[in-house]
Amino acid sequence: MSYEDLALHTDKYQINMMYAHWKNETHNNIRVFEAFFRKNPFKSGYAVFAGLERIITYIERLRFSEEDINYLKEQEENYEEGFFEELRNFKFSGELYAVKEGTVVFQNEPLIRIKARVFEAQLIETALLNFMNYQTLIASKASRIRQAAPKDVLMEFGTRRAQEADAAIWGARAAYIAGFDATSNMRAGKLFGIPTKGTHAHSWVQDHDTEEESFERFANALPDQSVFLVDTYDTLKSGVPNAIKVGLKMKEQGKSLKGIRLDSGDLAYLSIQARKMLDEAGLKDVVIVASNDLDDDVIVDLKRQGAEITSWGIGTQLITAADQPALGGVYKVVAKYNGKEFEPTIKISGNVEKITTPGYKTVYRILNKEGKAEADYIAMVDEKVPTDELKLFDPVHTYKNKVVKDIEAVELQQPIFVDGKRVYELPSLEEIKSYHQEQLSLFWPEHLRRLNPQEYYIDLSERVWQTKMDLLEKHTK
Ligand SMILES: Nc1ncnc2c1ncn2[C@@H]1O[C@H](COP(=O)(O)OP(=O)(O)OP(=O)(O)O)[C@@H](O)[C@H]1O
Ligand SMILES: O=P(O)(O)OC[C@H]1O[C@H](OP(=O)(O)OP(=O)(O)O)[C@H](O)[C@@H]1O
Ligand SMILES: O=C(O)c1cccnc1
Ligand SMILES: [Mg+2]
Repeated sequence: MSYEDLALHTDKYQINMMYAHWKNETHNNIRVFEAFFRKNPFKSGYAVFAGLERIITYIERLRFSEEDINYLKEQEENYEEGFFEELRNFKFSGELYAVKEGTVVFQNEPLIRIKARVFEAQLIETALLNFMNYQTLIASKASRIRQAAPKDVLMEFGTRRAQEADAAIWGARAAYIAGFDATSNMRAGKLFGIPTKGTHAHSWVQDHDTEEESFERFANALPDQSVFLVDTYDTLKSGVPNAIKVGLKMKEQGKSLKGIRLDSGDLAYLSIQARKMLDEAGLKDVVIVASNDLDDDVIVDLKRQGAEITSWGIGTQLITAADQPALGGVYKVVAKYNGKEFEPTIKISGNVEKITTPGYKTVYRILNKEGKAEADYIAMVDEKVPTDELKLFDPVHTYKNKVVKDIEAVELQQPIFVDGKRVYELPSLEEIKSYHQEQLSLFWPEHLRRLNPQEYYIDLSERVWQTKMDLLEKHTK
C-alpha cells in the first residue's frame, strides 16, 4: 500500500453506512454536509483555517485499489460483490465549497460544505476532519505565538516532539501560514517551500575538546549560519565569552557571527546579560535566539521581564498544541435533496450548543464602509444579502440587534470541486500567508487579543433562523 493511498483512511462506520445505503439503494441520495467547530481553540477569539490543500489532494486521488477491496472482503462476509463494484468505480463526483486557507474563522460557522451522494459524503468525513482539525489547530496556536512576538523571528522546531511525521510537516506548514518565518524540518522545506533555519546541538560542543574550538570549527564550516549554542557548560562564564572570542575573529576575517542560542536557565536574565556582553564587545548585530519549551505565555512574560531575545525556536508546545491538543471540528448533515429541493434537517441535543443549524447554507463576512468586519452572516445559498441595509441580530437573544448600512458581503466559501471536478487553483504558500495577513487586518484588535477577546458575532439570516426555530418546534413537540 502506498503511503498516499488514503481511501481506507476512514472510520469503519462510514464503510458500514456506505454498504447499508448501497444495500437499501439509497447510496445515490444527495446530501449536504458542513464542517465546523463549536469553540474557538486556546480561549482565542478566532482560529486560522488550514488543511484545505491536503483535503483537495486527498479527494482528487481518492480511489479504492484492489488491495483495499480485498481487505474489505476479508473484514465482512456480508458485503456483496455489487458493493465492491461500486467501490471500484468510486470517485468524488460532488461539490465542495470551503473557506480559503489562512482565513480568520470562528466557532459555529460552516467552513467546508459538501454536496454529494451520501455514499461519497460519508466516506470523506473522517479524513477531512482529520486534516482540518489538526492543521487549523496548529495554525491557530502559531497565530497566538506570533501575537506574543509580533516583530521577532519565529522558527518552528517541533519535529522531534510531533505526533509522528505527517503532523511534523503539515504542522510546520500551518505554522508558516499563520506567521512563522521558518521551520527546521528539511522535508517541509522541500515539499512546501518553507524557508529552513537551524543552529547546532549540544552534541556538537561536546564533540570537541573545548567549547571555543567547537564554535571556531562550526564558523569555519558554515560562517553564514553561525548561531552558537552557548549553554553547554556555563552560559555567562564560558558560552558567551567563547562566542565573543570567535565572533571577533570572524569579524577580522570579514565574516559575521549571526547569533547565539540560549536553551536553558533564566532566559530573561541570561539574555539581558549576554546582550550587554555582546554589545560591549562591539557585536551589536549578533542576535539572541532562545529555545526550550517556549510557549506564547512564556514569551509574553519574558518580554515583560525585558528579555533581549529577538528570535525564538519553538517546538513541543506548538506542534502538539499542548494547551489544547484537539480542535473539536465536526461534520454534520444539514440538508437532504428530495428530488425537487433541498430539505433542511436538524440534529437536536440536550446540550443547546450542539443543536445544528439546518439548511443548504453559505457564510458571508460583512464589511462596513471602513472595510472592517462587523459580523459573519450565515444565509441559505439562494438568499441575496441586502448590502444597502442589513439587520443583524443575536441568534439567541434576538432583541439584541443592529442595522448595518452600505456594507460589502464577502462570501467566505469558495467553489473547490463542482461535479467532481476541481475548479479551484491552489494558491502558493506565499499567497496563503499574505492572504492571512490581510484577513487579520479586517478585524478590530478587540476580537484578536490573546486574553479575554471580545466575541465576534456569527449571525444567522432571518430565513436560516426561522428554519431552525421551525424544525426545533417540529421535533420537540
Ligand atoms: N525568566 C523566565 N521567566 C519565565 N519563564 C522562563 C524564564 N526563563 C525560562 N523560562 C521557561 O521556564 C521553563 C524552564 O524549564 P526547565 O526548568 O525544564 O529548564 P531548565 O532547567 O532551564 O533547562 P534544561 O532542563 O533544558 O537544562 C522553560 O519553559 C523556559 O522556557
Ligand atoms: O523545547 P522545544 O520547544 O520542544 O524546542 C525544541 C528543543 O529541542 C532541542 O533540544 P531537546 O529538547 O531535544 O534537548 P534539550 O532539552 O536537552 O535541549 C532544542 O534545544 C529545544 O530545546
Ligand atoms: O536548529 C536548532 O537549533 C534546533 C532545531 C530543532 C530542534 N531544536 C533546535
Ligand atoms: Mg529541551
